[in-house]
This record gives sequence, structure tokens and C-alpha cells, in this order.
Amino acid sequence: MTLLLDRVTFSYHRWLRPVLSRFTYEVPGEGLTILLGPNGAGKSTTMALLAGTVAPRAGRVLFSGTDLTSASRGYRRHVAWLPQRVPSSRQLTAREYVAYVAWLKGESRSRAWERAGAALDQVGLTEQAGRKTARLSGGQLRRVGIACALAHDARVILLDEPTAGLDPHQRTVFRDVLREVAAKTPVLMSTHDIADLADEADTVTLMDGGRILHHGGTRSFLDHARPDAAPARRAESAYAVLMRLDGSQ
Ligand SMILES: Nc1ncnc2c1ncn2[C@@H]1O[C@H](COP(=O)(O)OP(=O)(O)OP(=O)(O)O)[C@@H](O)[C@H]1O
Repeated sequence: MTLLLDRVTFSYHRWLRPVLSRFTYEVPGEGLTILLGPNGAGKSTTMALLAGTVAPRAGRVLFSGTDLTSASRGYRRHVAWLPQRVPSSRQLTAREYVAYVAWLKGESRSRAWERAGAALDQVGLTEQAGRKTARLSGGQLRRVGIACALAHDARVILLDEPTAGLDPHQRTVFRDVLREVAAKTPVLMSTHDIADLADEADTVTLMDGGRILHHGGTRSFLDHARPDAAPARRAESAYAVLMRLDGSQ
């Protein structure tokens, strides 16, 4: 699997300045990649382009060499996508919601139902499986969204801030799930939880202002930390140094 933004230019409106301009980025083909950057850096935009939910104004989005503009329907089955805001439904229970997404992604009805139960169990929501999603808390709804991303056999998983709004215990549960999932399927995940997740990641991408400031193995990212940074603060320090926030450059 290769997933690549090739010299992509994108703006939300024709008259607005592009968020990304001739932007090239390839999602690593294995393991967990975390996408870091300040608010407004372009992370969600990058992920939405990779998920095929928005189209570039120029350039190409290539999945294993095929341009998405000509193959979007088929492509969406291969990509699992957790958007930043998970819409709730008044009608559907958590299990129905996850099963519906799995069915849309090409699973048979019975398999989608089965997978939905297993995915909700993975994210610790079995007890809420029968509740309408509109009646869940923000963190629970986020976990329903994560379950949707896990409930079908995707070839790449894109998670936009999956840990936002999760309580500390659920973050730990999520980390365990993530480790298991990323061992089999490449995962690209945007996050502000650097300290929590840098240790788990194989690759770290840091972007700002629609540009990549760092892309490489986690160790090479952490090497940017100040030498006096405490071990538990190395990721935060590396981020500050690369973003030139620490006053040292
Ligand atoms: N729907 C929209 N309409 C117009 N501009 C938008 C829209 N969504 C995002 N933008 C702009 O695009 C730029 C990149 O936003 P994006 O959401 O991709 O950043 P981000 O790195 O995901 O930020 P955050 O960490 O806050 O989620 C920002 O300047 C933002 O204001």
C-alpha cells in the first residue's frame, strides 16, 4: 500500500489562500505515524485529502499508484477514517451505527453486525452498544468513531485526533488497541498528545503552516530534544525545538 499527496494544492474556497500549496506527503506503509502540529497547521486538511473526503484543486492523491479522483468509491472501502467531529444519530444505537459504517465499507450485513460488536468491545463500549448515539457523551461518541474505523478490513487507517476528549483510562485502553492495530495495518493519526504517544509511534511527522518541518523515525524526532530535557519531557522538548518555541534558536 502506498498513499501519497503529490504536489497538492488545496483551499477551502476559491478566493481563500491555499492551506496547502504544492504539498507532497507520503504516508508510511507500516506501523504508527503520528502527525503533529499547532492548531491550524493543516493536519485535518491533510487527512481529509488522504481520506478522499475533499478533493485537491491541483495535484494528485495516489493510492497504490491510482489517482483517487478516478477511483474514489473503491478507495473509500480501503481506508478507515475517523474525522475530527463524529456526527451522532438520533435513530441509531452505537452498534447499529458502527455496523452501518462497516456495511457501507463493504462488509455483509451479518459480518458488519458481528464486527461492530467486536469493535465496540475493543474500545470498551459494550455496555453502551444499545444506546442511541445522540445520548452518548462526547468521549463515548469519539470511541464509537474509533470503533467505526476498526470494524472493517481497511488497508490504511486515518485517525484525526482520536484521543481528544478521552479520559485517562480510555487513553490507556486506546493506546493498547492502537498498538495491536498498527502491527497489522498502517495508521496515520493526528494528535496533540505528544507526551502520551511519541513512545508508541514508529514515525513522527511535524507540520506547520501547510509545510512539513520534520518527517522521520521517532528516535530522530526525539534527538531534537534539548540535552537537559527530562526523559518524560523529551517529545515535548523536541516539538518545541523544531517549532522554535524554546527560545534556543
Ligand atoms: N471549513 C473551513 N473553511 C475555511 N477554512 C478552513 C476550514 N477548515 C480549516 N480551515 C483553515 O485551514 C487551515 C488548516 O486547518 P486544519 O483544520 O487543517 O488544521 P489542523 O492542523 O487540523 O488544526 P487543529 O489542530 O486545530 O485541528 C487553518 O487556517 C483553518 O483556519
